[in-house]
Amino acid sequence: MINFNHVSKTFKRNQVLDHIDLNIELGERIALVGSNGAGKTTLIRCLLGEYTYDGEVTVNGLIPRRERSKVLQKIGFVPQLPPPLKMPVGQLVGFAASLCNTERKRMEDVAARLGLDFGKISHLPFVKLSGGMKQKLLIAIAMGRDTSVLVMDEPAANLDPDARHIFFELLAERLENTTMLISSHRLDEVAPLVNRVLEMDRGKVVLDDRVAEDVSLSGKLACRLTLRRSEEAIAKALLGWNFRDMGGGLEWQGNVAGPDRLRFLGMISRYVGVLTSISLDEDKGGEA
Ligand SMILES: Nc1ncnc2c1ncn2[C@@H]1O[C@H](COP(=O)(O)OP(=O)(O)OP(=O)(O)O)[C@@H](O)[C@H]1O
Repeated sequence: MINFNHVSKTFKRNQVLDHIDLNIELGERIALVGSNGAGKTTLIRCLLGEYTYDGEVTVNGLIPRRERSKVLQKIGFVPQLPPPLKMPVGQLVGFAASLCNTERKRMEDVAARLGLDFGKISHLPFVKLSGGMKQKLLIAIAMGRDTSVLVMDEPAANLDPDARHIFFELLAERLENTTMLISSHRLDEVAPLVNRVLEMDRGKVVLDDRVAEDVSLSGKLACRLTLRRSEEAIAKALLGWNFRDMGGGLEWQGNVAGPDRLRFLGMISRYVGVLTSISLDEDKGGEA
């Protein structure tokens, strides 16, 4: 479905992509990881037809650089940096919907699921939204329409835990008929969402691994933990994950979205000195 054939890209004398060969099939969910400057965004920009390059890129046989509008009809894109648009949110969604031949209501519905109150923000200029609100709106624009490819550059970085859970549910609803390319410089952010990991380093693909899909995207884990003593820092962190204090700051309960488990454990590992027990229970799900 997506092919990169000997693709190289040079900015002035800086070779940023170095003979990339890639074949991505329908239904694959790919984490594109690598350190800052590895070439991930440049690879995505070539796929979207924004840059010239040496070699060949095709999406369903179409060449993005030549047939850009046809290719972009198929691709939903969430950029890493929101564009500095002054256009009011309502107008932006209307414009995006007409460009993509979809109903604006579909985009507004996705925005509402992610927790945006459209009535309150539709008259605001896009640039005036908070980072998280911009990200939610860009996700809504990318996902509130039919696409066969979703390309997302650090899509969940600014989302709170509840919105992340909804975002994972939205992805889960499209597994069958969508190819996803999710870029991040943190593997733990995206690993549970994908079935293939591509790692880039200095313009080359240095690792290409198929991974087991054993985490349900829409599932939740009931978590309980107990602490040796109560501490403000861990309490603040747990409240940020919407956990409830069940007794003097020593016992906590909450839910963690399945794909967020690595991220959660990474957070909790900072307080391992005060942790006396932790359980993550897949079966109970729902309310803890
Ligand atoms: N428009 C540009 N003009 C000149 N150099 C560029 C341009 N875009 C990217 N580069 C350079 O290309 C290299 C790869 O950048 P790229 O943004 O693709 O990396 P990345 O893997 O997405 O990094 P990050 O994780 O920091 O977003 C960097 O050295 C960057 O400075």
